[in-house]
Amino acid sequence: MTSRTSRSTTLSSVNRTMTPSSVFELTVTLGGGTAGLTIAARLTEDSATTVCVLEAGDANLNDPAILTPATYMQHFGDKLYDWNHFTTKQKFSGDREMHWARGRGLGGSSAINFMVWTKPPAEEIDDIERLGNPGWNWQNYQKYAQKVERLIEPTPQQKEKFNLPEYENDVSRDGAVAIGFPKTISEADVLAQKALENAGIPKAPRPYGGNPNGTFWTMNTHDPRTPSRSYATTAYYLPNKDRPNMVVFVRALVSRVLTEVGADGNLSAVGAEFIHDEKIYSVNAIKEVILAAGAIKSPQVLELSGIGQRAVLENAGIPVKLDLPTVGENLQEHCIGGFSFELKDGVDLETADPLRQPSKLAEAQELYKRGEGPFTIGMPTFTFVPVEQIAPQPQAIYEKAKAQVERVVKEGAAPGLLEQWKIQLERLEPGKNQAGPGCEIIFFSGMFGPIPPEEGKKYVCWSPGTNHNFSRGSIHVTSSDPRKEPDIDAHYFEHQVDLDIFIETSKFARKMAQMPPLKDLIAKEVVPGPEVKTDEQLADFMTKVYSTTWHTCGTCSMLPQDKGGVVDPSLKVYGTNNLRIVDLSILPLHFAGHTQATVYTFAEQAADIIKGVFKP
Ligand SMILES: Cc1cc2nc3c(=O)[nH]c(=O)nc-3n(C[C@H](O)[C@H](O)[C@H](O)COP(=O)(O)OP(=O)(O)OC[C@H]3O[C@@H](n4cnc5c(N)ncnc54)[C@H](O)[C@@H]3O)c2cc1C
Repeated sequence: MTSRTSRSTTLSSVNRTMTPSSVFELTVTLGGGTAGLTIAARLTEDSATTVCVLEAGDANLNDPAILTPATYMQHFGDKLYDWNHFTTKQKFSGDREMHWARGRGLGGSSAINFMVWTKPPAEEIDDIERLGNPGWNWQNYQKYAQKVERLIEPTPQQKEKFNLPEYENDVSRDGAVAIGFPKTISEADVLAQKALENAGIPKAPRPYGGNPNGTFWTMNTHDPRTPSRSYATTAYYLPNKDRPNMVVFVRALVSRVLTEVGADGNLSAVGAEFIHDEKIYSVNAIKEVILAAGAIKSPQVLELSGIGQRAVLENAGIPVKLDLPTVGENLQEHCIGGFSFELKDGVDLETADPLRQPSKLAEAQELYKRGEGPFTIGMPTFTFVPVEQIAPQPQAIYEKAKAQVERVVKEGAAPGLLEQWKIQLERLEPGKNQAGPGCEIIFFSGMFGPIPPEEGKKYVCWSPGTNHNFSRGSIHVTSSDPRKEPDIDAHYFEHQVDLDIFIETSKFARKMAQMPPLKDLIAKEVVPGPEVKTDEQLADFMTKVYSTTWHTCGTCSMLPQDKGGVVDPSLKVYGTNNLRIVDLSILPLHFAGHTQATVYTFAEQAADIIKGVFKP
């Protein structure tokens, strides 16, 4: 390790103190987040492999702001926890610049996420293999999920009261991340699930076994007995922190991967450069470098390293080492909105509203010390349905999507996009068995949205979400300065059909408030309110208030190179010998589901690939 500005500096890692003369024989993992810590923990199981993790944020160990469940959105804008990204002006959403939170610090986004545990439909993971990635299929997904999931059994009282299902064969008890049903499931969620049933939504047959189509009691990433968050730091770092072959540096902002041209003409990664306390350091990698900075920052670090689209690099004043035009492209998003309803006075349902009312917060904190109260209410009611289940004219939506794809392809779509869109059209086509459950309805017992709840009132919220959007965005650097944010352009609703599907999902979510038995407890809709009536008004409302679901993927897609790929199925960046990417950026086509389970699972599979023990 060398410090360019001060050779006498001693740099303390979280678990070791290293001097500038320390020598590593190692693999370097750039980013100590969800995937980064998973990889580091698995690779260092072999004592002959030394791994150095470089994380830009702080360690934030034993931090109640992270460990306490139900701290939804409280980290947003705080640089200790959140990168606080903003998109560029979104042309099809009234030029909104949208806030994109991302975990900064050990554990990455798993430290600040909403702890929802869902797994995608089996066919949608198999689609990744269909796109040209042997071994990336549902069978392996479930195999590696076994190493991730550690189910904490619900209590017999919980099972009886809520008729909680058994997931005997689909969820493991032996993995690293504690998952379980929330300690407190509000009676509001019980009523919401009945309302969904009354609206004709089936129970999902195997929500954790490849068929989440329908509604189901959803687990969260926490130990409900304590109750406290389980995330990459507690699951993968802390149990292994004393391994002499794992070194973790925090406040280490990676500025670039160091490369040399190998004898075969490919680039070889030989280390990484990072900034710590305003000083520039570099660390050598003898085996390989693994980029795990997440879907926003991994393409940025690649471009800062001279790997990316020539024009982008030249505009930013970065010398081109490898012209790889697809870096930062194929960005895909999930969108979410929210309808909030005030409950009638005197309705005695537990909601999370006190957490947003300053006068009630101290009381909630006291209750939490006893393992009770609103901090222990989780998010257990999720529903995934295909468009045809909720839209009155699904065929018209399908035809419109098809026509749109044909038009864009004729005009010249990026290589490989047609293959992705064909799969998306299959998922959308009505009457087909494989109809993908791309529309999501989330129930939340509490006000969930921009306006604070009124003191003393209680609320529930129905949120629509879309998971199979056709629009594609990009992330690119505009400067060679690693401290400058890249341009994030999601191209939200560039494909009109994305908005059409969102509107239909919204109408369905809103209608849920009229379903018994929950309906009888609702006083009125407060967001957006009854004045928003027509489709046009609804579209106007949704484009003003919708949010990212923080599931951005695809910016370093795993695909054949001529189909838009940045990494191959062994996760190596094309044109390099030993630079891999392991994080959500590699997911080439989005699915119906939240993403953390997939990031952990993919990282487990990646670890076996890197160890050389993976069998497709
Ligand atoms: C607010 C929020 C709520 C969410 N809710 C849920 C949910 O309820 N359920 C669910 O399944 N998913 C949820 N997600 C998504 C899920 O958490 C992420 O998809 C997943 O954690 C991403 O893992 P990753 O390894 O790709 O990136 P991350 O976990 O974000 O890790 C990237 C790491 O790299 C570090 N880094 C970045 N740049 C650099 C650099 N230049 N140098 C050094 N380090 C760097 C970051 O600080 C971070 O620690 C949520 C995400 C957010 C942000």
